[in-house]
Amino acid sequence: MLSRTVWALCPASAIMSTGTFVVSQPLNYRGGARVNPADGSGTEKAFEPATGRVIATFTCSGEKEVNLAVEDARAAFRTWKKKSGMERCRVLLEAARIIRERKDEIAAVETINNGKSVFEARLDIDTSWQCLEYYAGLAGSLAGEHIQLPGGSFGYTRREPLGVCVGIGAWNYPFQIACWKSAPALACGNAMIFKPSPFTPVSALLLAEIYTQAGVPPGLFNVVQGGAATGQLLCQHQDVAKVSFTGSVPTGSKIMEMSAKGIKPVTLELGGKSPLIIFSDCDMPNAVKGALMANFLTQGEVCCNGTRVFVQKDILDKFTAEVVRQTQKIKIGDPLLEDTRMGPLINGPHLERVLEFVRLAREQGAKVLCGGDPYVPEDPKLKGGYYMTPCVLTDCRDDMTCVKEEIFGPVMSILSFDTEAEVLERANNTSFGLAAGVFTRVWQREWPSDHRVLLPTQDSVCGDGGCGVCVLTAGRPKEEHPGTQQHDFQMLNVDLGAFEKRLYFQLSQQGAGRQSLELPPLSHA
Ligand SMILES: NC(=O)c1ccc[n+]([C@@H]2O[C@H](COP(=O)([O-])OP(=O)(O)OC[C@H]3O[C@@H](n4cnc5c(N)ncnc54)[C@H](O)[C@@H]3O)[C@@H](O)[C@H]2O)c1
Ligand SMILES: O=CCc1c[nH]cn1
Repeated sequence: MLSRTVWALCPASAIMSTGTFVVSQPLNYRGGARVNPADGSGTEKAFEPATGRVIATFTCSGEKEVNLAVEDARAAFRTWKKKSGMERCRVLLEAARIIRERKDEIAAVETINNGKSVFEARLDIDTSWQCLEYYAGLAGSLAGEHIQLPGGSFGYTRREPLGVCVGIGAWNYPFQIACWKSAPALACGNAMIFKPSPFTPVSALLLAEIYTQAGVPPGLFNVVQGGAATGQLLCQHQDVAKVSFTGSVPTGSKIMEMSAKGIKPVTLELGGKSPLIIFSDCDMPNAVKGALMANFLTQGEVCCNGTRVFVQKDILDKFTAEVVRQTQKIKIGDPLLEDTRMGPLINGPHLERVLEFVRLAREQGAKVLCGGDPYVPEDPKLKGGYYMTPCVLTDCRDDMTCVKEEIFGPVMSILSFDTEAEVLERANNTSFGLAAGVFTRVWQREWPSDHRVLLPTQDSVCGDGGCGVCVLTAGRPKEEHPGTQQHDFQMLNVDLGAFEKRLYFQLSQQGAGRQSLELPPLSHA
């Protein structure tokens, strides 16, 4: 098998296989080309989690490099802001088209650097080009308002771009996060400097190259590499107009503090400990599938996972037994293989942290029904990878660490409840609210309106916005939707220049909504 050093030369993910990919080109992107940073504060290594192999060594950008990236972005902004929305739309649509065309290749790179299975990475790439198409569609219709004033006078508003925006990403959805941040920024006429997580520095470069190929001016989308120190330089830069951040709550709080000093607006996509409520009137196979997805996709490294699984008592045993049966059948292994459903965690220290949560849960009285152990696949080339078996915990209480803290790994905590009022109270009792899911025949419920709402408990948002509130809303009469059983609420924010918080509620029904992604079952049960 060939070693892939310059992935852009050949479009084939077919020749990418686990254990071969290395990156030798520079990982910074400035002025429309890959560059070595002008200065640096130490080096970092990026790994292939499936094998533990180093795939890239790079320099963390210092002040000089950050300044150059901002200068280039400012220059490009001067050109880009003059374009009409329709012109910006055209470029974004072209970028979306290229992403769609190169989907398999981008997905393979994402899998190699992140560890998630390739079938999931492809879905991430789909949501990436869809995001570009969505904001491209909005670009042409961004308009101001006309306000009639007394005496025949009038006022009007214009929508103006902010300037150079900074995007700082987490490692769990590297390419998708870069798209979700840059698409609205660019659609509104801004420039962006994106800093990926140092764990996943690679795929943002593909996006940068694609934007250039699609026709954005050189310097409009730049990539700088590094960790906290580089991120701080970006947030504190006086010519940066806005910061959009995805990551943990503690870092988000620091970003907000730094940005406040420069009176910069921020958007924060943070962590969560979301409830998933399974009522006894649910469609059981659907609810089990939902619980597996809400805990084990991307090895459980998903911000809006439903990790507190509240199950109504009369179905607790049956539900739990089926969840455990299917969890034990999840195929763990080489994430580039088509039938793998769970790959390695992002790195060694994170694996240790997740395993420690399981140990602590046991100590605090939870019962480990399956998983929670390190896993070594049979394939010799995977021996150095960061694998664990997906874990189901039961006998959990609300005060346990595993129920209160974000584990960010494949660990499901099952809790039981009796009544609806009780479960809503307990589900809402967290400072880590981000999303929520409910399985019930909701149309058949006569819920008083004050029981319908799961409230957000922090201003943490998901998808550059959303995920903060979940409303059980029964909008349509039951007879229109016979057999509707799953209601899965997800939020996205329509995040434009002003980045105000607007919530998007998605009602999924059987055969619709999220299921239209055509996810194969996570478990091979
Ligand atoms: N809400 C969402 O949509 C969403 C999506 C993905 C991940 N997340 C959350 O992200 C977390 C996992 O990601 P992570 O471990 O990469 O988070 P993190 O907070 O450690 O790092 C996120 C990014 O911030 C940078 N950074 C770290 N310290 C910084 C500082 N002082 N100043 C500026 N930048 C700094 C990092 O280099 C990285 O690029 C989880 O809590 C997860 O829930 C949320
Ligand atoms: O990880 C949380 C959800 C998400 C995915 N991409 C951006 N946010």
